[in-house]
Amino acid sequence: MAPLIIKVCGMTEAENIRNVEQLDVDMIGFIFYPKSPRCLCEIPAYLPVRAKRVGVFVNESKETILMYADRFALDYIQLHGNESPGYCRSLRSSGLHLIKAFSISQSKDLATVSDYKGLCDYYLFDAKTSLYGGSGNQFDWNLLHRYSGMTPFLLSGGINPYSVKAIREFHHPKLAGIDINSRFETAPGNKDVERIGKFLQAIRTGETAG
Ligand SMILES: O=C(O)c1ccccc1NCC(=O)[C@H](O)[C@H](O)COP(=O)(O)O
Repeated sequence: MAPLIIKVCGMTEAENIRNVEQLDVDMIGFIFYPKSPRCLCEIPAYLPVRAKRVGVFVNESKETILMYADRFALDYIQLHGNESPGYCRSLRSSGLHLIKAFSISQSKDLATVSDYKGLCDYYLFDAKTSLYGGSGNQFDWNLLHRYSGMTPFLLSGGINPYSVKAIREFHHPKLAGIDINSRFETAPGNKDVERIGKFLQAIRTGETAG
């Protein structure tokens, strides 16, 4: 199995960020959506140095995204709302790297994905929820077998410590990585480092501890 990109999303606290980064994760996500319980209110005293910084936005203005991208030195902008292909093109022309999230509950939810061809570095397929993200809900990953685009994607939505077998058994030519969030929290925005460590060990080796 090729190594998967590991993205841990919705982090808020400096020591927690430092400890999660030390698990050798690839991306750490910061939520800049005021209605999220994981919204980053202030700049933490520590920001990832090695892991890529991902800023998550929901239907936010270009001006605000550019401001956060600069202030946090964001490597990727994750668009988690109803952002159009034209809007993605505009952000991309400003030099930003994009991850576009799609909410999936049935196969027709994949219909618009091809409109974003060539505009994003990654797609992220998440469970459909009125909260936009961070619901802890899973969708039927088999629906993704209908995705035949070229853009690599991150698998997301309700991934939890018991998802190891399903992830290792899920194969798709464009699966690039996984995104974990609320199912690994002690409180919104605070991740359980030990739980993530054990999960990653199992994902990477196929062996569960103990
Ligand atoms: O996490 C949030 O609170 C959130 C709120 C609004 C938009 C996006 C949000 N999270 C983005 C993510 O990439 C999450 O990791 C993704 O939705 C999966 O979350 P979960 O189902 O909790 O694993």
